[in-house]
Amino acid sequence: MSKLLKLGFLGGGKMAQAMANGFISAGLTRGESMTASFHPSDHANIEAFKAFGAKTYVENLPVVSGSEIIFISVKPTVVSSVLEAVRPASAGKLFISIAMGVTLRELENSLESKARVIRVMPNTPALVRAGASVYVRGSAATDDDCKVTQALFQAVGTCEEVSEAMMDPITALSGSGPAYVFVMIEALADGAVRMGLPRDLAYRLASQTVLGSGKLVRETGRHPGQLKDDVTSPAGSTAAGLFHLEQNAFRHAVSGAVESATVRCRQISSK
Ligand SMILES: NC(=O)C1=CN([C@@H]2O[C@H](COP(=O)(O)OP(=O)(O)OC[C@H]3O[C@@H](n4cnc5c(N)ncnc54)[C@H](OP(=O)(O)O)[C@@H]3O)[C@@H](O)[C@H]2O)C=CC1
Ligand SMILES: O=C(O)[C@@H]1CCC=N1
Repeated sequence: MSKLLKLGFLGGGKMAQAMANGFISAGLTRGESMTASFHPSDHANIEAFKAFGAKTYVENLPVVSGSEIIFISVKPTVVSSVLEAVRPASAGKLFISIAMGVTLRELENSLESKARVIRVMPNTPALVRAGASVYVRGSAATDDDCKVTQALFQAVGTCEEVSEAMMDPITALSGSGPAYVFVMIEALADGAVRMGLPRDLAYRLASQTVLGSGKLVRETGRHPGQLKDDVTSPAGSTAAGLFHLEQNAFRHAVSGAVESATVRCRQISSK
């Protein structure tokens, strides 16, 4: 993409800031080309966007009027009312919704007919350009809209097109996944501190171990079970650690987290 994109954020919370920061560090836009809307009392988030150099508003309409691409980054429960209020300014714009469980049909019904809409599920590691995102095209989205979406999210990590039926389990896996991994990193470090390591060293080693293991799976293409076996010496320490995880139903807990989060997304999608 050669020119700086004019990006608007309806709602400038945690995920909007992660994307904005990532897009700026990737050189796709500058803070000055971005706008975002907030509730008037949302001082911390307003200051965070101002620190990027972005223009901030306490109304949604100016964000839509002043942008080519508008991110719908409010909570799912307020998406419809926010879109209905900006509908008069929505012609000719591309809307990218990141809202969990809000379907393309609901998004398109809330905007003017023939609105160009794309649904994305990003995750917070986009902040450091290591995100995992997917997108689904709406009925009036063009190939160029998909290309720009792909380019934006590829600049802050990975991005692939999927079908809408996959969005809820994807939200549960990669959208929510960073939270599960942060709990794992915290628990690894807690264990190491209990065994005598200093806290800062424990966090450095735990986070690098997660980063490196993910990289090994992606870059070798080898089965995670094979990579696990490569670490596990007969009668060694890893086998003892793994046995403890199995006794405590670790796999069941992690896989059940993805199931529970999917069920929650489906409740929102079908409400
Ligand atoms: N956090 C994450 O990891 C991910 C989040 N998402 C999706 O991103 C969206 C935002 O989530 P997240 O960033 O975590 O949430 P936040 O609560 O941090 O951000 C939402 C922001 O929108 C503001 N807001 C609410 N109503 C309006 C309105 N009418 N006009 C303008 N701003 C408004 C909120 O203000 P106030 O607090 O005052 O209501 C808040 O600052 C959700 O739909 C979520 O499903 C998707 C992927 C990952
Ligand atoms: O917890 C949530 O609802 C959102 C969706 C994915 C990550 N956070």
